[in-house]
Amino acid sequence: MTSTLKISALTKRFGDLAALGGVSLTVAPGERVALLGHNGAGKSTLMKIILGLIPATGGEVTICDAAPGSPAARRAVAYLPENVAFHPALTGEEQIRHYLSLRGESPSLAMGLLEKVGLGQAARRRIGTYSKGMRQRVGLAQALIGNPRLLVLDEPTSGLDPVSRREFYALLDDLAAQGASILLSSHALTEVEARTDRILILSRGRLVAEGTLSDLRRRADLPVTMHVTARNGYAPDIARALPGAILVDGALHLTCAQTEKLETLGRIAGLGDKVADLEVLPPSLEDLYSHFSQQGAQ
Ligand SMILES: Nc1ncnc2c1ncn2[C@@H]1O[C@H](COP(=O)(O)OP(=O)(O)OP(=O)(O)O)[C@@H](O)[C@H]1O
Repeated sequence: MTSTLKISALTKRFGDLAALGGVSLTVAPGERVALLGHNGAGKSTLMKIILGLIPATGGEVTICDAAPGSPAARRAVAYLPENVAFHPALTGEEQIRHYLSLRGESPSLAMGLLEKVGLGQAARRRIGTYSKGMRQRVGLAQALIGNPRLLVLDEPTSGLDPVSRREFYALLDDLAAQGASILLSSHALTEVEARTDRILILSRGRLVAEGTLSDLRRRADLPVTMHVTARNGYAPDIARALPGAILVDGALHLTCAQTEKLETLGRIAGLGDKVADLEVLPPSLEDLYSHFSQQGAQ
């Protein structure tokens, strides 16, 4: 399968500052990729280069085999900024008709696009009356003009409530299922953990980790946490059997290395009826993110 986006040894300097230092990555058709990084890590710089808004200092970027900013790349890529701004006096339909005309497409496609993002009912209301989630959907409808192969989304769900976030990701899932590639930046790690296929972590302009959540877990080799709830009166027995466990809110908490996980589970299983419940908590994306970002900062 050919990649929608290919980046190799990309560098960008602003004077003395190396905003990107040798970034290489690919995004396949239908893949949903999250780009994570602290403020100033280089996420926006990377997106601007992909969009052809600023030139790279070195390295190579292609979107569907075309150079960023070329007519072919501009047709293939769409962008949704964090805070979309539309004319409040226009209706959703009028706004999208306007963008379609600017792109040389038929304005009659507007309703279809708005229906695709769940705004069919509200299409004839003024955007000034829309919620933030609805405005973000107008932004997505605008980004979908011309069936882009790559969607670049800069913190697309920031400021949205949990239900709107879930609905927004469901829309992205549908687009990815139809073959669109999605590259999105986010600081909301929990939602990214569940809704993307691959994670990229940028730290000070360098890609310090890349892979699926399970790849990153394997590579980071962070300890696993277990919470063991004892049946009435058995907490001391369990504490004796699990050295290092500490009592927190009625449950015994312990951590062990990945390599000791199965042996520890065996010891807990051996306690039989003394155990009322067990929770095994693998490292979260937040744990992995701080692990890799710290490594990158060293
Ligand atoms: N036009 C510019 N001139 C000089 N320095 C810049 C310019 N644009 C970005 N930088 C610097 O490049 C680095 C990367 O910035 P960038 O905006 O890409 O980070 P980011 O990861 O998008 O951060 P945030 O999460 O805050 O948006 C920062 O140190 C920033 O100050």
